[in-house]
Amino acid sequence: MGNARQIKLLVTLGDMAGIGPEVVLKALPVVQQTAQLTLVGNEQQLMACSKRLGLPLTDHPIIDVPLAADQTIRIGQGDAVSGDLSFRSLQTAIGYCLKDGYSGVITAPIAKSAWLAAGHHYPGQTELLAEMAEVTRFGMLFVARSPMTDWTMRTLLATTHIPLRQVPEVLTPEVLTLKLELLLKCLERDFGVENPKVAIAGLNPHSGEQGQIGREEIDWLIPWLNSQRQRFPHVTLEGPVPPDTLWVSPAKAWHHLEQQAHHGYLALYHDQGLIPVKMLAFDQAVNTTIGLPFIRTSPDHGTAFDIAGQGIARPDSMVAAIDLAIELAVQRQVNGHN
Ligand SMILES: NC(=O)c1ccc[n+]([C@@H]2O[C@H](COP(=O)([O-])OP(=O)(O)OC[C@H]3O[C@@H](n4cnc5c(N)ncnc54)[C@H](O)[C@@H]3O)[C@@H](O)[C@H]2O)c1
Ligand SMILES: N[C@H](C(=O)O)[C@H](O)COP(=O)(O)O
Repeated sequence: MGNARQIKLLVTLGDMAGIGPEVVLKALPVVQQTAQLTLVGNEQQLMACSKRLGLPLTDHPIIDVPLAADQTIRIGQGDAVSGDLSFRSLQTAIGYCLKDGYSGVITAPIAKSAWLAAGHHYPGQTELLAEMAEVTRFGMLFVARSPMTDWTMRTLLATTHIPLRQVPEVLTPEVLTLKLELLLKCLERDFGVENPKVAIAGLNPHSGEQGQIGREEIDWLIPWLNSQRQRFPHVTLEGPVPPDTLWVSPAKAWHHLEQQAHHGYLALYHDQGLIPVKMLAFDQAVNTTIGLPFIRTSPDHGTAFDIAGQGIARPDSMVAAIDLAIELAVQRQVNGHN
C-alpha cells in the first residue's frame, strides 16, 4: 500500500490579485487526504490575504517567492506585477518537482493576460509545465467525481487555447492519435481502467450529417477512428458522436447512475469539452496535465478577479484538486511509477 504521509506535493498560490490564496487557505484545512504539502508563492501577500479575510494561516511550510519593495499587488486587478509573481511561483514549483523529490504540484489559477503583461508568452500554465519538463506529448484532462453518484467524468481536450477558427487546421489524425494514446495510458495507469469505453466528439453539428454540414468527419475522422479500433481492440471507441448529444449520458450518470456512460471523453476543442464539464461540475472538476513526469492538478476555475478580496470564493474545486493529486501520487507509488 502507498503511504500518503510520505508523499510530498507543492501548492502554488497562483495570481495573488485573484482568489488563488483565498481558496488555498480555505482548502487546506478540509482536504480529505493526507500528504506533506508545501506552499509556493509570496509569503507576505499570503499573510495579508489571511488577515484581510480572517482566514487562519496553516502550519504548512512555504517557499517564498519575493516581490521587490516597490511592487504592489492590487487585489482584483491582475497586471504585470501579479503576473510575473505567479509565473515565477510556478517556475519555482516546477524546478522543485524536477529535482527535489516532490511528486507533483497543485496550481492555483493564474491569469494568462497578466503573464502576457509581464512578458511571459504562454497560452497557460500547461505549456510552461510541459516546456520545463521537456515533454512534447501532453494533454489537458478534466476529472470530476459526482458527489451524487460517485461516477467520474474524464474529459480530454484535443486542442486547447487556440482561436476557434484555427481548430479545423490544428486538428489532424496525428494530434488525435497522440491525445487518444495519452488518454488510454492515463485511464489505465491512474484510474485502473483496462478495457475502457471512450467517446470521441464530432466536429460539426450532427457530426457533419454525412458531409452535408461539414466534411471533416467523412474525410478523415471516421477513417481515423476505424484505424484506432484496429490498433486498440481492447478499447470500445465510440464516435464521432454528434457533439450536442455526446453529453447527455454523462449528465445522466452525474445525476443518477446510467449504464451507458463512458470512462473517457475526447472533445475536439476547448469549449466543446469545457462547457459541459463546468456546467455539470464547476465545483468539483479538476484540471490535470497528463504526460508530465510529475503530477499536476489545478481547480477548473480561474482567478475570478470580480470577487477577489471579498471572502466569498468557494474552495471546493481546489479541495478536489489537492485530493486528486494525493490520490494519483498514492496510486503511482503503489504501481511503482514516479
Ligand atoms: N487553472 C487556471 O490557471 C485557470 C483556469 C481557468 C481560467 N483561468 C484564467 O482566469 C482568468 C479569469 O477567467 P474567467 O473569468 O473566464 O473564469 P473564472 O473561473 O475566473 O470566473 C468565472 C465566474 O465564476 C466565478 N468563480 C470562479 N471561481 C469561483 C469560486 N471558486 N467561487 C465562486 N465563484 C467563482 C467568478 O466570480 C466568475 O463570475 C482568465 O485569465 C483565465 O485565463 C485560469
Ligand atoms: N482551460 C482551462 C480552464 O478553463 O480551466 C485553463 O484555462 C487552465 O489552463 P492552464 O492549466 O494551462 O493554465
